[in-house]
Amino acid sequence: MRFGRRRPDETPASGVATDPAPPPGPSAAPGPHAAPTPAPAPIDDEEIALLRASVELVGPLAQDLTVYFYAILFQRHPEVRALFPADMDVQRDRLLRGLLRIVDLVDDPENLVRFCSRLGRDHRKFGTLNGHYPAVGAALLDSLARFAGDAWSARLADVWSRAYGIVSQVMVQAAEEDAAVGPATWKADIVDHRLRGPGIAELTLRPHSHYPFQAGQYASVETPWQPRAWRYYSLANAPREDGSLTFHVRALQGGRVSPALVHHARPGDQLTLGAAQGDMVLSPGKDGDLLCVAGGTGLAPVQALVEQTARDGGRRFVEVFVGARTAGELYGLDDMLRMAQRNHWLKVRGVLSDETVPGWRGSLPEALREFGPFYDHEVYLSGPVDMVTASARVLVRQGVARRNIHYDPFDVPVLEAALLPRRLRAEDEQ
Ligand SMILES: NC(=O)C1=CN([C@@H]2O[C@H](COP(=O)(O)OP(=O)(O)OC[C@H]3O[C@@H](n4cnc5c(N)ncnc54)[C@H](O)[C@@H]3O)[C@@H](O)[C@H]2O)C=CC1
Repeated sequence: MRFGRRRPDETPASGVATDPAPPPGPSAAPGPHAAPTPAPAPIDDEEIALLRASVELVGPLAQDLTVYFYAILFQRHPEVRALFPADMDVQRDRLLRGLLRIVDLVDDPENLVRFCSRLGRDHRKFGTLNGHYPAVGAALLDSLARFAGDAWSARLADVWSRAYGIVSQVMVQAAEEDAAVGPATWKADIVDHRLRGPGIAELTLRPHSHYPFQAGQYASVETPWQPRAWRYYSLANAPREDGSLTFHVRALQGGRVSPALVHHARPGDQLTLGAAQGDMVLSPGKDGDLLCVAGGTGLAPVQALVEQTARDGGRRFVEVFVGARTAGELYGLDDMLRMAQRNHWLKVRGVLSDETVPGWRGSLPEALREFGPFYDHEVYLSGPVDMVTASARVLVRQGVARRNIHYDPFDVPVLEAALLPRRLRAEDEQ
């Protein structure tokens, strides 16, 4: 089934499903504009091709396009500005990344609806109102029109308008459903803060109320030092009885949030969390061997998955590769090795890419090549996007099925977010 094309008995591809919409929650408060209109007409294959072609056309101008988009949005609706951080760089990048991902998934309705639903739920933390969606849609179309130049046409405007309508309906519905069952944000106090390596800190938080998540997921975090500048960090633990949460943070050079968390945050400081999300979770009902590949602070979700496996009784064999550039950055490996000594189901290897230590030298993809094949494993990849891409490629070549490779499009550069899934699909088909 193509996005938007449906038989009469199917759930609408827009995700505006057979269930009646829940009553509007607080997020449905009247905004500057009317709420989104009823289901837009579906989009056919030819129109999907048009959408993609227009994205390729404006792609080289993407940075300017997003600057323009936010400029006209804030000019037309100054009240919306207060929802965004002072520094818009990361936010601009996120809009682009989201758009590219949507266009990438446009012929994959199941994943598109899942992605947009998640986006809608995630937007609750910003205080997004239903009435903001038409304002954003109008600014987006005007920006695309401006940068597409002569290639822009009434037909293209209509296709984009319907595509945006479908996407925003899915987002609004997901946000409303989520509002019916839980808060948009959680306050949490830092109760422990320790340095684990050069510029790497481990923070433990105690949320004021129950924070639901699964091992392997990530949370968005807002600090008091950079209001409304949300960043994603993986949880480094499986759910605990006392409800505490651990995060690993590396202070990024030139960053605004991570250096504050590593160098300034102290026990007693309060952070705000958005809902947990992410697909790097253990699949229920499966009991095959696991392969976890962690690069740098990508160790966090892997540590959580290993903890969860232990809690489930250690019934699955787990092979972990932990990579860092230097031995000093290989934080957390000792704990993992100690755990492996106590548990026969766990095997751990360290890999150093930029330092020569006999037996440890190499990159993570090289190590997978050397110690593989892992074709019957359930695989979890976490770390820098190039590492994730290269590792996935090695594993696909070894015969690992695409569906068994789990990763999150986490903090990845704009184009990678759009290319990675297609690239992997292409590998799969070879
Ligand atoms: N759920 C997830 O996927 C998570 C992802 N991350 C991401 O992981 C990254 C961690 O950053 P750092 O700690 O600074 O890592 P880093 O840059 O120090 O690298 C860590 C490891 O990845 C390898 N690596 C880096 N670039 C590579 C490439 N092009 N090809 C193959 N291997 C490569 C390095 O050799 C090293 O083994 C961040 O981008 C962060 O956003 C972090 C936590 C969770």
